[in-house]
Amino acid sequence: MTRWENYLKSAVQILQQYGGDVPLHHFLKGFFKQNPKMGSRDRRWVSQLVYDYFRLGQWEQSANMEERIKAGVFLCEDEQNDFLNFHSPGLNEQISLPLEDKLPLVKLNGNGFSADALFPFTAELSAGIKGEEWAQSMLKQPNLYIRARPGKMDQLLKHLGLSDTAFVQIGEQTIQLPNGTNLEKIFPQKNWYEVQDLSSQQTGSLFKPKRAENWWDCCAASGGKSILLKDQMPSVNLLVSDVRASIIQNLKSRFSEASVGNYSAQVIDLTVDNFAHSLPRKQFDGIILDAPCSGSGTWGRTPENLAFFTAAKIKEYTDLQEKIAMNVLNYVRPGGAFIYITCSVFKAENEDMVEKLVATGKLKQEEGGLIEGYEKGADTMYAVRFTKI
Ligand SMILES: C[S@@+](CC[C@H](N)C(=O)[O-])C[C@H]1O[C@@H](n2cnc3c(N)ncnc32)[C@H](O)[C@@H]1O
Repeated sequence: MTRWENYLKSAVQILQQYGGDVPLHHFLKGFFKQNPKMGSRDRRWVSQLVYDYFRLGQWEQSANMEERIKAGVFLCEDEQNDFLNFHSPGLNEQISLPLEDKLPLVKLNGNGFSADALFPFTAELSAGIKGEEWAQSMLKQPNLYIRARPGKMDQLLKHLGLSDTAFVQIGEQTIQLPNGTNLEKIFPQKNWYEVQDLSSQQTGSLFKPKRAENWWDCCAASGGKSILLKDQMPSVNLLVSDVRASIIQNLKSRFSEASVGNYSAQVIDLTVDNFAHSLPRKQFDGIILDAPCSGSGTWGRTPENLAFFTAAKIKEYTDLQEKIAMNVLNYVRPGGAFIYITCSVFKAENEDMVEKLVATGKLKQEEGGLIEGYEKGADTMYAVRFTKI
């Protein structure tokens, strides 16, 4: 069997075993551990085949897996490659055509490509998201973005100049890089930058912290938004919390690597009645709620989640978001800031939730809204700043 037949066979084996219950990159790690004979090139190829398969979303999921993998490679890659040359030389020759010319060339189960088939949730999208463009953006892996830590942009640019990496500087703090760039090889110091998506960086424009204020990042995960806040105003007294103890451990290591101090961390489930008993204060100048959500705005990075998604799941997220938001907004002082963020493209998690928050009569909507990343190779997010009445 040739290398290219082996790759196809391994990808099919993975797709047959994978049930969407763990992130795909974790599953692949485990698979390759059990198959130690596969070298790094083999692993890269097989991973790419599996990701390209999932980038087709829900379009003809019942089609023959091998055919669907080849269709994925054809539509998602834009350079001729030996895999497609072996399995489908005719398509390989046309792989560099613009996407609109490639789309009519593939059929699965006898059916042509349609954006609605790839993403059958267009009716649920937030206002301003163009359904067809959004669906087609799934076919392309987003870029890698880093945020320069305060005062470090010049050093980053100097080291990028010494490498042969193609990059784009965006504004004063952002650098766009090709996905898969080995950052540790380019930059001698990890604390010069944070890996953070462009749209996620843009949510920071809503924070506007003042000196020595008390802030709470209540769904902090490993602290991406918290470090953004601290870089804007290091004197902020910060409380970080999350329901997962393991992620708070990750946050602590990340903060120490990034030399972020003056904070306290807690494990708190914001859905339970007495969640506030351990809070160091009952009034904060600002609360960031980067809510648990469908993550649909980041599916370009995790296309497996689109493949396994059902519209019924949106309600599970909105119930959780509503419960958490209604609980925590009581802890913003009058005149203080409440920042609601999702990485979702669904109206129910975005505009509808904002409407519910305003309807409490406790918050005034100030600014923010959709952060459209999908046309730039970035995530799509939603972020709104409110003032407590
Ligand atoms: C979108 S992530 C936060 C990302 C983070 N702010 C960042 O910038 O990296 C949402 C977080 O909410 C947490 N979460 C989910 N349910 C929760 C609950 N009931 N109470 C507190 N946190 C919860 C999840 O564990 C997850 O880490």
